[in-house]
Parts: sequence; C-alpha cells; structure tokens
Amino acid sequence: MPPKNLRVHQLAKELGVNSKVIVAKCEAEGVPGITNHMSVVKLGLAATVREWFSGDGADAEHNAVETAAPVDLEKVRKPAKRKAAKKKTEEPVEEAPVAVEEKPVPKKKRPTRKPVEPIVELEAPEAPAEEAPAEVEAAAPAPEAPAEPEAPVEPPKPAGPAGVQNVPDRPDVVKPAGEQLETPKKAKLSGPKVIRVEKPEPDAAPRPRRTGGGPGGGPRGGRDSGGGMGGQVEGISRSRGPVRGGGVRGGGGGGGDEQRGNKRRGMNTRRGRSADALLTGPTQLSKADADELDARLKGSTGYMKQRRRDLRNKGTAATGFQAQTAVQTGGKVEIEEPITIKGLSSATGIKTAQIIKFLFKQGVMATVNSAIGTEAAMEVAMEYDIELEVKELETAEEKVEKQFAEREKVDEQPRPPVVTVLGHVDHGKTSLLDRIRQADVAAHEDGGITQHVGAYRVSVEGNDGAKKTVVFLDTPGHEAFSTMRARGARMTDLVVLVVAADDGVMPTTIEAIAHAKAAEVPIIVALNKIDTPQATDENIRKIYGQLAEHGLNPTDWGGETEIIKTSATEGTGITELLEILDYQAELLELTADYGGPARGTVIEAEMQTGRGSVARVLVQDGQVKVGDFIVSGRAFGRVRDMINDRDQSVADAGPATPLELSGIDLVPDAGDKFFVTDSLKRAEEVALQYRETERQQTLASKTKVTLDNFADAVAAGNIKDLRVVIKADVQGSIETLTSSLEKMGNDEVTVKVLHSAVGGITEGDVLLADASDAIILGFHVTATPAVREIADERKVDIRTYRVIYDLTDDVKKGLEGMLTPDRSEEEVGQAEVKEVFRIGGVGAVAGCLITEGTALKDDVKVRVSRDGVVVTDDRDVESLRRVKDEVKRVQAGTECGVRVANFDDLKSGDVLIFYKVIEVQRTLD
Ligand SMILES: Nc1nc2c(ncn2[C@@H]2O[C@H](COP(=O)(O)OP(=O)(O)OP(=O)(O)O)[C@@H](O)[C@H]2O)c(=O)[nH]1
Repeated sequence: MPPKNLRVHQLAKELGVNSKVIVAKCEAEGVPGITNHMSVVKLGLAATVREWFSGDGADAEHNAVETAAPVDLEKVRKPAKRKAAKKKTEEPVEEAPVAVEEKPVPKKKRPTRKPVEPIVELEAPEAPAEEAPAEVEAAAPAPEAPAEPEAPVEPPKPAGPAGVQNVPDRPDVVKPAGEQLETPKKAKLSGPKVIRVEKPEPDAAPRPRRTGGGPGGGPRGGRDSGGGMGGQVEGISRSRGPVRGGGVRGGGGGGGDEQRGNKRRGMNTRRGRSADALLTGPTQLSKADADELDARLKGSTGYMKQRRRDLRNKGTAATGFQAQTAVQTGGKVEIEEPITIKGLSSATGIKTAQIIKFLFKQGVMATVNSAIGTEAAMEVAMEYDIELEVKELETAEEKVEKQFAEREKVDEQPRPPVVTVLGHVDHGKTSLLDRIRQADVAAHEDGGITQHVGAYRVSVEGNDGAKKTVVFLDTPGHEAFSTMRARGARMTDLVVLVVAADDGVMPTTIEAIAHAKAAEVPIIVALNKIDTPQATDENIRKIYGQLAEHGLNPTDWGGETEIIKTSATEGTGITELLEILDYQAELLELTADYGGPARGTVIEAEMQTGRGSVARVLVQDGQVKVGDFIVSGRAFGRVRDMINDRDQSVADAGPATPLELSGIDLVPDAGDKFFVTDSLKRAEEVALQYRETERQQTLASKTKVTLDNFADAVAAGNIKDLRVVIKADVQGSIETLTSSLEKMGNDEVTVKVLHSAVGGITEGDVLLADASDAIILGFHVTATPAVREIADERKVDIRTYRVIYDLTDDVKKGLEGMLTPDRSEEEVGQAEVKEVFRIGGVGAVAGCLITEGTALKDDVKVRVSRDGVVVTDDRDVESLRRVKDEVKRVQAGTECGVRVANFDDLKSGDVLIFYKVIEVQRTLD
C-alpha cells in the first residue's frame, strides 16, 4: 500500500534529487504548503513531482518551448543516484523525439488531448537518428559510445558476470538516456501541454487602436486604488494601448476591475519591454513579440502554472496591496501592534513566505498567523528598504496605569521608604536584616515579622523618640538572582549595599551598584563585619577606594555616599543605619496617596493548596480592601483575604505595606503591577488582553518546539541549543532560573527555555518536551508516578532539584558536552618521501626515510606537506612497512614504506608528518 502522505525529503530520496530542488520547484509552480523538506506532499502532488523529476525528460516533453524552465535533472540529481539512472539510459530512442518534435508540435496540436497520442507514436521512430548520438556523446565521451545503440533493446542485466569482467566500464559509459522507453505513456503528456504553449502566439500581434489613457490611467481611474492602477495601465498602454482593456478597466476602483488590473500588472513588465520595441517601428514588432513570448515561456511551465499565478494574483489584488506595495515602492509604512506575519505582509506587500523565510534564517520559526516582535518586523522591512513605523498599541493595562497616574490624589502623605539590601554572597545581608528586625520596636507589640511576604516593615524609634518605619524588600544576593534584584531596585527608594570589611568589593557588589544606578536609586553602604580582625584601617581605606572607583565616593572623603560601619554579629551601627535611611528618605520627600484605589507591585506569587493563586505584593499607593476587584498581569479576581508581614489577617492596607493576598484566578509574575479596579469586568478585560498578548507570544515561540521545526532549525543554523522546560514552586525561582540558564550559553551553545510555569510536572510538559527534544527541569516540584511513566515511555529526561546551583551546574555540564571539543595535535614523527611507487590495486606507496621521531601505524594521523604547503592532512596511515613486513612503528633514521589512506598524490620530496590528535572537552568558563 503506498504511503498516504510523503514528506518532501522522502520524495527527494525516491527521486534522487535534493529536497531543496523540489521545494523550489513547488514554489515556482505556486504549489502551496511546500516550504521545506518536511512539508507533506499529498499523493496527487507527489505524482506531479515525480513527473517533473522523473529522469525521462518528461518536462522537456511537456511543451516545446518550455525546456528552459523547470528542472535540469543533470544538475539536481544526486551523484549517488547516477548509477541508477545509467541503467536506464540506454534508450536514446525516446529522448530524442521529444526534443526534436517539441517546437513544431504545439502549434498544430492545439485542440484536444486525443489527437496527441498518434503524434507521439509518430514521433518515436524519427527521433533516434538525430538526438541519440548527441546524448551519448554528451554523457560518455569515451570511445565506447558506438556500442550504445544496441543497449536499449536488451536489458543491461543479462550481460552477466562475464560481461562485467571483460568490459567492466561499459555500462557506465551509457549514461544519458532515461526511462522513456520503459514508460512510453509519458509521451502522452506532451499533447495537452503543447497546446498551451501555442496560446500566446495569436495574441502576439499588437493592435494599437489608440494610445494610452494618459498618465492617470483609464477613464475610470480616480479613486486612490485606481490611481495605482492607472500607473500600471499607463505601462500597458504604451505597449498595447487600451485595446486589451487595460486603460479602461485598470483605472476602475471596483474590486473586480481591480483584480483584473492587478492581473494585468503581472503582465505589465513584460509587455513594457515589448512596448519599447514596439515604439521603435513596425518591423520590430514580430521580434518584440517573439521576445515577449520567450520571456513569458521562460517564466512559465504551463497553463496550470499560469492559472495558479493568476488566481494568486487575484487573491492578492483582492486585498488591495498588490497595487501599491511598499515592497515595490519602498518608503514608509505604518503598522499597528501587535504585528502578525500576515499583517506585515498586508501592510508592506512582502510575501508571507518571504517573511517566514527571513525569520527562519534568523532562527525564528513562525507561521502566517504568528505575532512577531516590533524589532523583528523592522528587520524584515529593512531588508526590503521599507521604513516601518510601528504604532504602539496601548494595552488595557497601560490605560489603567495611565488613569492611576492621572487621577487626583485623595490623601497624599509622607510614606516610609522601601529599602532593598543588596550585596555579595556571605557579606552578611541576612544577618544584618535579622538585626534590623530585632531592632523593630513593634515586634514585641504585635507579633514578630515573618519573611514569607518577601518584604517587611520595621519600626524604629529614632533619637528624637519618633517612630520611623522602613520597608525592607527581601531579595536574594547571589549573582543568579540578578533579575529579581533588578526588580527590587526598581521598586525601592533606597539600596543598602552590604560590603564585608574582610572581603571588599566583589563582582556581585559591582553588579548591585549597576542595578541601583540603573534604577537611579541612592545607595547607602553598610560596611559589615567591622568586628573582624581584617577590618583594619588599611583594608577599610582600600574598600573605600574600591567603592569610589565604582562611583560611590564616601562622605568621609568628601563624596556623597554614606558608609555605615556595621557588625551584624555585635549589632554595631544598626541604629545609625536606620537613621540614615530615614534621613535619606526625608530628602527624597517620599509621599503616597493614602486614599483611593490601590496600586502596587507583585514581589512573589505562587499557587497554594487550599488558597489557590496568591500574590505577595507591596502596596504603593491607595488602599486595598478585602472584596476589591483586582488585576495583576494575567490574573484577576476579587480579594478574598489578605495577610501582612506579621502573619496577621487584615481587611485593608495602605501604601508601603507588604501583603499576601488571595482571590485571583491565576499566578501573576513577580514584578507585575497590580491595580484595584472599579469593576470585575474591567479587571477581567485587562487580564484577558494580557493573556491574549501572552498567547500570541507563546504561539510564536510554540512553533519553535515541534519536531518538524526542530529538525529545520538545526539544519538551518549552527546553533546547538539545549531546550528545557522549567517547572518550579514559585514564580521567582522560574525567573531566576530562566535568566541564569539563558545567560549560560555562548556563541556555540545556548539554553532555550521552551516553557516555564509554577506547579508540578505534568503530562503536558512531558509531551512538549518530547515533541521538542527538550529536558524538564523541576525545582522544588515533582512529577507523579503516572507522569514519570509517560516520560519513561517517551524517553523524556526529567530532573528535579532542591538546590538551584545543582540545577545550574548540571545544565552547564550538559552544555559543555555540546561544545565541540578543543583539539590539539602532538607531532610524533616526520618522514621524507624519497620515491613514490605506484602499485596496481593499491595506489601510491611512499618510500620514506624517517627524519624525526617515530612513524606510527595506529592512533596517529598523517599530514602531507609539499614545499612547506600542506597538501592533505588528517589522513590515516593505511600501511607502514619495513622492507616487506607490516610494522607498528619505525624509528628515525630508518627507511620504510608508507601508504597514506585514500591518497595517491604523493611526490618525491614530500614530507609526511605523523601526529596524534588530542581532543579536550571544553568548558563554558
Ligand atoms: N564576624 C561577623 N560575621 C558576620 C557578620 N555578618 C554576618 N556574618 C557571618 O557571615 C556569614 C554569612 O552571613 P549571611 O548573613 O548569611 O550573609 P548573606 O550575605 O545573607 O549571604 P547569602 O544570603 O548567602 O547571600 C554568616 O556566617 C554570618 O554569621 C558580621 O557583622 N560579623
């Protein structure tokens, strides 16, 4: 039973051609859906493709004048298949008639298919005399050619073993002919296709009834689109005038007319050329027409193709952009976000296939409906000299944000500063925060501060006795958490940079400075571990110098950066630090609106059993109450309950309050803003739009993860990517992991996070990983036995971790395994070729003198150098002989015979260099 659907590459294999050639041919023929080697070729199309690529010259038969158009089988045929072709070539009889008869036939055999058959029968006998010898010569210039004509009659196989022995090369010589004789039915095809070739001829004569319809086009021109048509019509009128209706209909603005106008536009350029010829005088007309005909036929392979083109052109005309496409005129094009490939094509006139191809080359898999980023769209446009003006779409969220920004403040008051503590690992951030919490005067009154909200308020009694509140954002300190730190820095008013006096400024310290500076947040340095013996004046001076180097000039040195010497262990400097924070906050004149609906930012979010999605947020303005409608990124809902940083349930909360709230339908992302809205509908509207945008983005990236696309992507570029699906318990971990992993690669290898989400590993994750050859990384989550079973079945690798560095280390190792190993060579010996012996059945053998080191037979490669230039290298030593014995090694000063594997171009005086290849696995560091 024949396969239902073939892939292009299968068909290519079957036909012995390259897939690309089939794709190109299908594209040229306007066959939709054949875009790459994995495209599915339906049965009917497969038959057509076979016909195109069958080695019997079918294409050549199809029409007489089209021979230049479709496929040069000799070029496209894969070398490996040549032998197969040779077997069938001994039938010059059939090839010839086609070529000979082509031109005359079409004109006569126009009307129906039936008359064609007799023609073919008549053609066959005439052919061999003219074409066969030529074909044979072309393929086999050897003297055996005369033997060929007999070959077709007898199948080559019966020649038998004797023939093979005595005349081994003969069948090779008989290259050219094809399968025609064996498939005489193919000749039938020449009939109908010949007919259409003749079609243009009667049209060729120009009939200039009147000259063009003026620059504006035909009389019905005038509408915008008509103007465009008019331009085209003008071109037509120059060649043929409005006789063919161009001047009149082309100017029409109506849909149907427009279509026709566009169709003509396709002809316009060719006609335009012949028009010039036409204007040179009547005697040139027939030549011009002949040229035109040639041009037409060169670009055509037949009626169906033209028909398809016409239909396609009509299609594009219906959308109206064929008329004045920017791709033709260049210039500026406006487009609104979100941009889809279809939309970009409509706006610019660049074919969707071309856009997809362009993106594919950039490593982006996309379909017609995929949304693409503004930058990608601009790049595409630039490729076609189009200036793309992207109108940014104001999202529903932005609208809400704008409303908040513009709203009248109800109750504006000073608010506590929000402080983030940053610093290098182990410099004492946690210890310092612990100390600060201990200093909290409210701790004893209303319960201790918990850290689970990701932020907490500390109330400190100042020297003046007044109670000061500071909100601390609890962000982690390792490099891997830079994403969260960056977020934290954006949310905060002040940064406390912890620098250990015994360690000084470290890379993470510098990175933290950069984050704070980027967020334009003032930095206060806590020079911690001041109690340690290393905290000498000299070391402190050194650290001051390091800080100054990075733009934090200490106030002690006349600069602006406050440096507080602290000891988290002993509690030194804590009060001073808090006072400075309070003082700095005063300088910043921080205020918030304590009335009106609330807005804030998500610090962390997760799914909790029994509570559903919960978001830990920092309220930044206004009031949030239980029962409020709320939206945050993709999530929306009604606040069900709120817990503060002391684990207390609260009914409402104002600015600078960290909270954990539930009641939203999905888990938002850390860093998402949240807003209280006036209705659930409004909240839903904002969230749904967010989801839609997200969906569009996922759609674009999802097309990257099918098995088909993966194969294409790998084939397209040199980038090897380790694809991963990340599942974690909280959103923050996902972000951290994603950013760490994506940073890990280099030019050669990268990590691609295909999907990441909060929650356990599901069957869907396994299926995705399976389809995209990805691994699943679980952080603080597991997979159920059922899911594990599916993963085992599909051989999907699931790895779960409890420590982030274990995960990143593993991935790093995985990446390193994908790196091409470093290669080095160790020379073991050299030999000089004294004489070369050419031995029948063996090849060239070098008679050598080992001049240096040792010549080895095994585990070495050999390089041949001639006059200092490497002629070949990385060859194996096929044979190493000492006198007549095969040996493993030959020492310096000894003569020996060396046969370099598969290499006969040896000359006396050549130097053979024997070397060992050492491959060292590379690392990413
Ligand atoms: N002597 C001394 N040791 C300190 C001081 N502050 C912290 N340490 C010690 O330094 C080590 C690291 O302290 P942490 O508070 O965990 O440091 P960290 O910066 O929070 O570390 P990560 O959270 O891993 O980034 C602990 O052993 C602390 O006891 C200090 O002021 N003096």
